[in-house]
Amino acid sequence: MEDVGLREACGVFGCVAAGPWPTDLDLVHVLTLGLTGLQHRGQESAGIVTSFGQDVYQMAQHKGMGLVGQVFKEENILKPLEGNLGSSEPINCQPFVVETLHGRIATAHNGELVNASRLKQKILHHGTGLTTGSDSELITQLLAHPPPAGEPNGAEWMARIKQLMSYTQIAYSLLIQYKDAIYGIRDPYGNRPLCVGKLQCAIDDADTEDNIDNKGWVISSESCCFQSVGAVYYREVLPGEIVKLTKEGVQSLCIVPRSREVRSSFCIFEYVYFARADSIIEGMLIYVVGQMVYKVRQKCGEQLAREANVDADIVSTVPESATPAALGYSKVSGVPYVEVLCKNRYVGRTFIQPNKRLRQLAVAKKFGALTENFKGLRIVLVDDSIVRGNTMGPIVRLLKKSGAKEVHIRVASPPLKYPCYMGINIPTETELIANKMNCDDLAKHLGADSVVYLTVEGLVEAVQSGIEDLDKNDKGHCTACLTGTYPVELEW
Ligand SMILES: O=P(O)(O)OC[C@H]1O[C@H](OP(=O)(O)OP(=O)(O)O)[C@H](O)[C@@H]1O
Ligand SMILES: NC(=O)CC[C@H](N)C(=O)O
Ligand code: SF4
Ligand SMILES: [Mg+2]
Repeated sequence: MEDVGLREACGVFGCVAAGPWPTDLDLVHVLTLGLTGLQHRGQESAGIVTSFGQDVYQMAQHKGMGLVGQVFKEENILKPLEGNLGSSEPINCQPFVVETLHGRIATAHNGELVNASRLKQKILHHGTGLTTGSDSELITQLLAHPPPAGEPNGAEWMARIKQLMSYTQIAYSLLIQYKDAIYGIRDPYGNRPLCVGKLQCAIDDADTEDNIDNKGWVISSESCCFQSVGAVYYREVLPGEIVKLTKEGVQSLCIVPRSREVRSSFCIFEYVYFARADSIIEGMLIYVVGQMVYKVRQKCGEQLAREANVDADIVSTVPESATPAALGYSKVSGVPYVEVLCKNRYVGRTFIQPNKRLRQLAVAKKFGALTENFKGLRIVLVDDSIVRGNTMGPIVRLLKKSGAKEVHIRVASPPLKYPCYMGINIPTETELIANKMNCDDLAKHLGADSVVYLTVEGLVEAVQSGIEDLDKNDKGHCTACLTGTYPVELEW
């Protein structure tokens, strides 16, 4: 049995309408568009919870298996999900809705808690039963615990959230919906992304930042969906920060420090593969815009050409995440960029498919050869990563069968050797192909003429060179799947 207990990574998206309530904003469509913009983070299932924000017990929800467009068809999204605010997530069983002492809360969580088993024991000893195997249910149950100092004046969500954060420090980007507000929380290590956007009046106005007619606020794992919902980038939620979104605006409630005196550790694999290329991440200070994922991928390709150039006629990509890296490689090496593969637009990402058979089938139906572009030529083929090796084998066979003279694989990230416990589906050590063979053996195994990976230093440089004041802001990156050095001590 493969992948038991493993999940694809996922994303969170929330929205609060500004102005008078009931709102004239089409909230449900903002939420579904937001989810569609995060579809690349998870393709299995999706859920939305909405409310009118007045009654602490009133919440509507719909969840289902499939792509966002399949789960939220017009007939089931319209009436029942109307509201003034809502949270959503492209993953099964989320958002979780539970009743607390003060009414209902809904939670949506991206990430995995590294101390989930200990927390589970804590909750079970407390006498609370659990209904799923998800660590996100643990978060929801811990939020239902009153804070140590009690709540003489009613619900103290900040104290409850701080209590949760004292129990678990990594990895979560979390949305909590309660009454008329959405709280957004990023773990103190800043391992998973989270940012806030400002909804503009109409889609046409979305790129004019000075438009003051604010329709509301959105909070999302990635900024790539802002444009499609008619929002502009506002700011990143900082590591450890708790923000509160209401119709009045976005408030920063506090920043919870890390348990150890170390730098933050944002997932470097978000840059390599996971995030969409048009997302902006790691803004340094509040209101200062960060760097675009595309640019970083391009720099990885440039660095790869400096580190591992080889004589060739053309350089190409394994579409689509690797394309900016291939262009970067071409720019530095001077070797022309030519497409060799045609990607079937109806096949999604294969790495985040739930099991091996589906992943392999997806690869087989995903690519066709643009034969005339490469017949008799020596190709440098760039991919952003090789994880299990499912993608590369069939592609090299296809290219060689279709007339490629040589295929040199250049990988725009270092070999993945260690599992991820923070929310990305990077499997057990034995499934990772870099643990089974070195570059020469891998080239032979794939039928390629050579394989070279980017170095860890090269990747870190490509990522960090675009971040201002890295040292001043204690910014760092998790590279655990590449180096085996995890941001915190793992406990099970
Ligand atoms: O070695 P593997 O186990 O096959 O995994 C690595 C491949 O999976 C990803 O592509 P994916 O098809 O998921 O998405 P993309 O279309 O965004 O590149 C990644 O970009 C690599 O191509
Ligand atoms: N990788 C993820 O973000 C998954 C979300 C969450 N940990 C769950 O298991 O439901
Ligand atoms: S182990 Fe790798 S995939 Fe997991 S959080 Fe760290 S960098 Fe990201
Ligand atoms: Mg790919």
